[in-house]
Amino acid sequence: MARRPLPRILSTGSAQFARSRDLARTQFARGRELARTASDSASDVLHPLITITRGLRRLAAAGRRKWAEAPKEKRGPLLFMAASVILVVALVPYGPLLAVITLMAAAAWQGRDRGPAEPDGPDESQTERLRSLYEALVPYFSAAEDPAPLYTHGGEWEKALPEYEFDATGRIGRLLVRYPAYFTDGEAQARARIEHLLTTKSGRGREYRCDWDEEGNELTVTALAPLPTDIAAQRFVTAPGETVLGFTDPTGVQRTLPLTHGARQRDVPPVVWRTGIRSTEPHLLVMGQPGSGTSTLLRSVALQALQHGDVVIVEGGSTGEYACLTGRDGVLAVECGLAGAVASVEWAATETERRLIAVNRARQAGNPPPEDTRRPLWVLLDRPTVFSHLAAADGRRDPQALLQVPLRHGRAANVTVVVAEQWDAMEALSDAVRQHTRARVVLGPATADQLRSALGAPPDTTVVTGAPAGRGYARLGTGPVHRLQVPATPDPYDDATSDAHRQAVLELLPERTTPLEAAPPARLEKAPQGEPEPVPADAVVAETS
Ligand SMILES: Nc1ncnc2c1ncn2[C@@H]1O[C@H](COP(=O)(O)OP(=O)(O)OP(=O)(O)O)[C@@H](O)[C@H]1O
Repeated sequence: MARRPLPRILSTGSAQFARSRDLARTQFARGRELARTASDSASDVLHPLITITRGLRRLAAAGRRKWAEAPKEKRGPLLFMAASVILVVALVPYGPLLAVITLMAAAAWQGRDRGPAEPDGPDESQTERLRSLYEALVPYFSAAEDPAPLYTHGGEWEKALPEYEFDATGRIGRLLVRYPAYFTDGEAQARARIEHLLTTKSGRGREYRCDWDEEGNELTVTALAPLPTDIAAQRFVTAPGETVLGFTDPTGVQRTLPLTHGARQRDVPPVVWRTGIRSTEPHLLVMGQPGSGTSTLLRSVALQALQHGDVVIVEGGSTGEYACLTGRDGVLAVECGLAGAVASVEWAATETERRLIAVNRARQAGNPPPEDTRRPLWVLLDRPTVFSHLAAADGRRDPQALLQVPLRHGRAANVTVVVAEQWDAMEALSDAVRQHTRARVVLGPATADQLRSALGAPPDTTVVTGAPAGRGYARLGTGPVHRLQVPATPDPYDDATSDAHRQAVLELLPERTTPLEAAPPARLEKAPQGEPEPVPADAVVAETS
């Protein structure tokens, strides 16, 4: 169909309108510029007047204060003395003129700006610190053949360290380091040496971010504020399908979450993990050494998952850290024994297949996915490799092998797998677990190699020793590595848990709907019994990661 031209009046009218709008915008900008210039000039001209007025106000206030403080019996003589002075001034030749000049001078003196003078440059101890840092860098940033070295012993540190900030404790907060172009800043080892030297000299016990600008031959070292460790478990303001793994630096993410902290509210930047059909990292692997907080993170994830979904928990550590969840609404099983663990994971695999088949049939019939495939199902496994060893010894099926189906097809079936494991058992994790858990968290102390192997990339911050429990790093797929602090979500049945934290967790637990005596696997009934039907080919294609 041919397009009809716009009516002439409309096309010309809109062009005129656009022109006049541009003109108005230009005039407005020019007007604003003029106003700014005028106000700058006016404040320059009026500055003495403003100072004198301020001084007169201060003098008047001081006079009023003196008058108010003076005892009543002294006020009469004071008034008499003031009147005599005025009379003498009035009678003396040029007296009034001299009095006005004196008053103005006093007002100008009183009205001057009294802000603390900014110190110009570093003080003595700061200079000493910067000079010693410079001296320490000389062997790394100098070469015998350099005709005009930037770094020489006793050289000009001001040129090499042009920008610096000190914090309230007198330690370096931020430092810009210039280095010669021949320094091998592309080599990880050379960089690591400089980073180690700078961070130890700037103060141990803090974390630093090192930004290398290879083009400009500059390195910026920034001391990072510690992440908040006092955030307790609570209902986070998130959308369905979003799970808060913990909290990070404001520079790392573009979002903040309003949190209740005691009686106060504060906004903190979170690391949010998205699960479900559109997720590119549908499953999570958490690594750490014993006591680093991996079970705490799984408990935090379970409490968030229970808001919209069902949860199956398999605990290899057999420490009973998830007992508080047993029998709660939405908790389908909490298993600590091998038989129960195998039964639960087997059920999860069958349920995944059932969902896939149902979704596929509905799609082929042109219908939306059935209601009973939409509720998210979470399979949380704390130290599953323990069961792998037991299963091998007992001649049973390895729960990790059964996990393959939920891991491979879980995204399309709304099934999410979370695995927590300790470093010494990393090799015992199955290939499927390693391949399909593209969201990663590392908690507690870890070597550079461990961090690289778990996260796929090193963090761009220095690693600090003695970090608090629940501190670590998170990486979602191929995204950046974030520093992470997991919210305190302790076991409420642990005697060592503080009352405030225990109460916070208890408030998040769903109602207990199943008596504790009921055998948990009896709740796993949704999946049909017997051999599952084969998974249709196009349901498998739905998995892209
Ligand atoms: N994010 C956190 N905030 C505050 N305390 C934490 C945090 N994470 C863990 N903790 C504390 O650290 C201790 C160990 O935590 P957790 O049991 O979760 O570690 P784990 O890695 O599972 O170790 P294990 O497997 O040996 O139990 C607990 O006392 C717990 O309260």
